[in-house]
Order: sequence, then C-alpha cells, then structure tokens
Amino acid sequence: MDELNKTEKRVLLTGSNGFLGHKLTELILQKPGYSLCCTSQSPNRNPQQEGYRFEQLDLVDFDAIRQLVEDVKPSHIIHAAALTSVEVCESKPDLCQRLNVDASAYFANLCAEKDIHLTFLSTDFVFDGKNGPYAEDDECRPCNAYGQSKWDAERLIEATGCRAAILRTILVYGVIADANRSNIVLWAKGKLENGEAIRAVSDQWRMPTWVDDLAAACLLALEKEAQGTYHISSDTLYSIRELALLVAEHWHLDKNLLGEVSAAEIGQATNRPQKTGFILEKAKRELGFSPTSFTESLFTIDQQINAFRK
Ligand SMILES: NC(=O)C1=CN([C@@H]2O[C@H](COP(=O)(O)OP(=O)(O)OC[C@H]3O[C@@H](n4cnc5c(N)ncnc54)[C@H](OP(=O)(O)O)[C@@H]3O)[C@@H](O)[C@H]2O)C=CC1
Ligand SMILES: Cc1cn([C@H]2C[C@H](O)[C@@H](COP(=O)(O)OP(=O)(O)O[C@H]3O[C@@H](C)C(=O)[C@@H](O)[C@H]3O)O2)c(=O)[nH]c1=O
Repeated sequence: MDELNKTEKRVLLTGSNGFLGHKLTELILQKPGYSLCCTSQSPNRNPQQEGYRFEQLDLVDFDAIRQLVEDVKPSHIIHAAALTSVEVCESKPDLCQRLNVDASAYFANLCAEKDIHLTFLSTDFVFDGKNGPYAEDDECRPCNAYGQSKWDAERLIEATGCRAAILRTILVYGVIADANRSNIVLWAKGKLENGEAIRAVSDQWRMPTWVDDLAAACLLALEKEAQGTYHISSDTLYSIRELALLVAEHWHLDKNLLGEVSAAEIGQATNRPQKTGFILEKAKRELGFSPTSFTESLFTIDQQINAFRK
C-alpha cells in the first residue's frame, strides 16, 4: 500500500475469493477514499484484478496474519473468511476451530492492539431454530459445529475489547462473476432451466440475504465504525420450498419439476436450525440498513446475470 493517507479507509478484506468477498471487492473499488488489500487462501479468483493489492495467505498461519496486518496497516478489517460448510465443519473440527474461532480471535486481538475496526461475519446458525425470528440478544444455542464456531468466535472477539461490528446473516444468495459459487437462487434457477427435477425443503424457514445487501451492510458498519452485534437479512420468512417457487415464478420455469422434501430426508433434521429469521430493528436504527425484499432482488439479479453473459 502507498504512504499512509490518514484520511482514507485502508481496508483489509479476508475471504476475498468467496461469495461475499467478490461482491465486497466490487463495491469497495467503486468507493472514493478507500484503499483495499484482499487476501484469500487460493490464488485470486476475482476477475477484477486491478485497483487493489492481493495477498494469498492461509489464515491458520497466525505469524503470517500479523506480518500482513503490520505491512498493510489497515484502518479497518472485514473478516469474511471461514469454513462455511456445515458438513466440513463437522468432519474437520480442528480446522473449523483453527480457522473459524482461533484465527478470528487472533484478528480481534490484533485489532485491539493496533486500534483497528473489525467487521466480523457470523450466522443465524448460532440459534437453535426453535423460535425464530431472533433479536441480537436472544439466547444462542447452536445445533452444529459451524454455528458453535461462530458463536465461540463472537464471544472471543467481544472479550478482546476491540472495536468490532459482528454481522449475523442468513442464507446468502445472488450472483457474482465466479459462476462456481452456487446458492439457493442459482441452484433452483439452473436446475429448473435445465428441466431437472429438484426437491426443496418445506420445513426449514429462513429470511434469505441478498449478497448485495450484505456487502452494503458491511460498509455501513465500517463507515460508522459500529460496535456490537447486528442482524442483517431480508425481512420476510419463507420456507426453502417457497423460495424455490418464487424463483420458478420469476423466471417462468416449470413448477411441476419442483418437488417437496423434509429436512430429515436430506439429513438436515438435527444439524440445521428449523426456523431462523431475524428481527432487523437494531440494524435499521443504528446502521441505517434497508433490506431488499427477496422478490424485488430477483429483478436486479436477472439484470446482473444478463450483464455477466455479455
Ligand atoms: N453464504 C452464506 O449463506 C452465509 C455466510 N455467512 C458468513 O459470511 C462469510 C462469507 O461467507 P461466503 O462468502 O459465503 O463464504 P465462501 O465459502 O464463499 O468463502 C469463504 C472464503 O474463505 C476463504 N478461506 C477458507 N479457508 C481459508 C484459509 N484457511 N485461509 C484463508 N482463507 C480461507 C476461502 O478462500 P479460497 O476460496 O481462496 O480458498 C473463501 O474465499 C463467512 O464468514 C460465513 O460464515 C453467514 C451466514 C450465511
Ligand atoms: C441439497 C438441498 C438443499 N436444500 C436446501 C437446504 C438449505 O436450507 C438450503 C441450502 O442448503 P445448504 O446445505 O447448501 O446450505 P446451508 O448450509 O443450510 O446454508 C447455510 O450456509 C451457512 C454458511 C450459513 O451461515 C447459514 O446461514 C446458511 O446459509 O437448500 C433443498 O431444499 N434441497 C436440496 O436438495
């Protein structure tokens, strides 16, 4: 990074190759007064390779984390990197602990030491799903290793006393340039467009989060240097099947291909919370967060898909 400019926001973004990471990189590069360093475990997969620094880094190496932070001297860190598969977190508990918990705590201690603002991404899976929608101060009772790791990280981050915004979010969807990163909308749309039958879960309820809204919320938290936990999602609770039906309706796809399945039938009865969803009043009031409805977002997603095809 260039000679320190005290007025600019010097952002270090982890997980930049990921779903949110792609969208945040795109958004930050459009912002005047920001400089950006992206880091990810694999080589840079972002098609936009100009206008920022990229460092390939395995975040299980804490000395390398310190070295990068002391070189970049960020004013703000957005820590989006994580092991995000529920099943992989169950099968690789040590890696889940090292990356999702210990590396997050390490970043937070560095932020406390160097007075850096931290934005940390967490999840609705900190809740047991028995009585959603949830407010930020509702009791956390995760039902899987991934949710447990995020809750553990939240508490360790708070214990460091660093200036941190913890953004919990839910079932992120949307479109980025990396066509390999699927999500509920692209999965349903892609399968139904190919005439393939799918079975959508009818007994899990979520308030899905448009990745564009989540990226915007990260910047709201960063620019306000918000401190505390905030719930970020859309504002309507749907079953997964209802979401798939709305996708079929939006793109005039064959609903007869859309079957129904229970969470138990796909092995998610005990390791997924049944009904989550968030109460958004605090994020609206303190961050100025304005959720986009699922149905409204599909119109923009359609435009984004067409733009990527050009
Ligand atoms: N997607 C969702 O539905 C939700 C996501 N969240 C949270 O939001 C954040 C972003 O999620 P999302 O964008 O979907 O995540 P992705 O799974 O799309 O991306 C995760 C990123 O973490 C990076 N990463 C994984 N392991 C390491 C490692 N050892 N060292 C360095 N980087 C590593 C990956 O790097 P690479 O690709 O280079 O290997 C990847 O860029 C996460 O913290 C997640 O828990 C919360 C709720 C819902
Ligand atoms: C495989 C499959 C999944 N589904 C549903 C189940 C689930 O609700 C949804 C997404 O399935 P997945 O198992 O990929 O996603 P899942 O691990 O449930 O998603 C989670 O990701 C992590 C990162 C989070 O933090 C959570 O907020 C949440 O978004 O699709 C079906 O309806 N039919 C299917 O055939």
